[in-house]
Amino acid sequence: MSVLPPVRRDRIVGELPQCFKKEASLHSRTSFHPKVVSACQEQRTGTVGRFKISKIIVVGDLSVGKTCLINRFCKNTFDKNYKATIGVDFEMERFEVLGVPFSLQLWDTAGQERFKCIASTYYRGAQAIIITFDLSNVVSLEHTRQWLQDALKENDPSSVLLFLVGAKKDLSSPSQYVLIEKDALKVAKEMKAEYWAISSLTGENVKEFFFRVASLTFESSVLAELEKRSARNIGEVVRINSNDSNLYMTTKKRKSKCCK
Ligand SMILES: Nc1nc2c(ncn2[C@@H]2O[C@H](COP(=O)(O)OP(=O)(O)OP(=O)(O)O)[C@@H](O)[C@H]2O)c(=O)[nH]1
Ligand SMILES: [Mg+2]
Repeated sequence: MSVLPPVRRDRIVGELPQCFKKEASLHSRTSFHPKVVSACQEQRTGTVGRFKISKIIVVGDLSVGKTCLINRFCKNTFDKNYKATIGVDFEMERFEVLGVPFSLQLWDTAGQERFKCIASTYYRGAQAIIITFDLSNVVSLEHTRQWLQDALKENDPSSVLLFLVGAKKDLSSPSQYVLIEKDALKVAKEMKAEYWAISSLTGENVKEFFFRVASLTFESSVLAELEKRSARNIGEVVRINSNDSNLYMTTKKRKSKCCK
C-alpha cells in the first residue's frame, strides 16, 4: 500500500511537452520514445516510479533567479526581495508521467562565491543540470560555461541532461532579448544543452520548462532501466547456456559411470 498522497492533478504528463527552441533542444522527437511508451503501458519501468528519485541541480551566478524559479514552480510564489541561498536548499516535486509516478528532487544551490564550496558538495549524482543566467546581464551568461564545468566534475557528462535557462525575461525589452538570445543559443549548442527563457515574476514558461525537465529525465531513466535489464537478460542467457553444457557434461559423465 502506498503511503504517499496522490500526485496533484496539475502534475500529470500524458504527452511529451515540446521544447522552447528547436535549434537548441535535447531531441527533436515530438513524442516519447516508443520503447518508453510500451514499457509504461506494460508496467515494465522497474525502479523508475517505485523507488527512484531523480536529482536535479540548479546552478548559476548569484542573484540570477534560481530560487525564484523553483519557488514559482513549486509554491507558485514570487519574492521581489533578494535573500541569498546559503549553501543549498531543496524541494521535492511529484509527477505522474505516462501513468507512472515520478519524483524530482530540485536542488537550489548558492551562487555566492563564499557558499560555493558548500554547494558544490551536493552536485554529485545529478540526472539533470539546470544552468541559469539572467537575461538582463550578459556577464552571467558568460559565466555559465564555468558553472557547467564545475558541475560536470561531479557527474557523468555522457548521461546527464543539460538545460540552459535565461531568467528574468520580463526585464529585457524585445530588442535586447533578441540580442542575448542569439548568444544564449550559441552557448547552449556548444554545451549540448536545451535552451529556455523564463520569467518567475510573470510565470512565463516556468511550468512548461519543468514539465519538459521531468519528462526528459523520466524518459532517459526508463531507457537506462530497459538497457540495464536487457544487459542482465543477455547475462542470464549466457549463464543458462553455460549451465546447459555443464548439465550435458554431467549426464555424459553419469552415463559413462553407469556403463562401467
Ligand atoms: N523582475 C524579475 N526579477 C526576478 C526574477 N527572478 C528573480 N528575480 C529577482 O532577482 C533577485 C534574485 O533572485 P533569487 O532567485 O534569489 O536569485 P538566486 O539565483 O537564487 O541567488 P543566490 O541564492 O544568491 O545564488 C530577487 O530580488 C528576485 O526578486 C524574474 O523573473 N523577474
Ligand atoms: Mg538562491
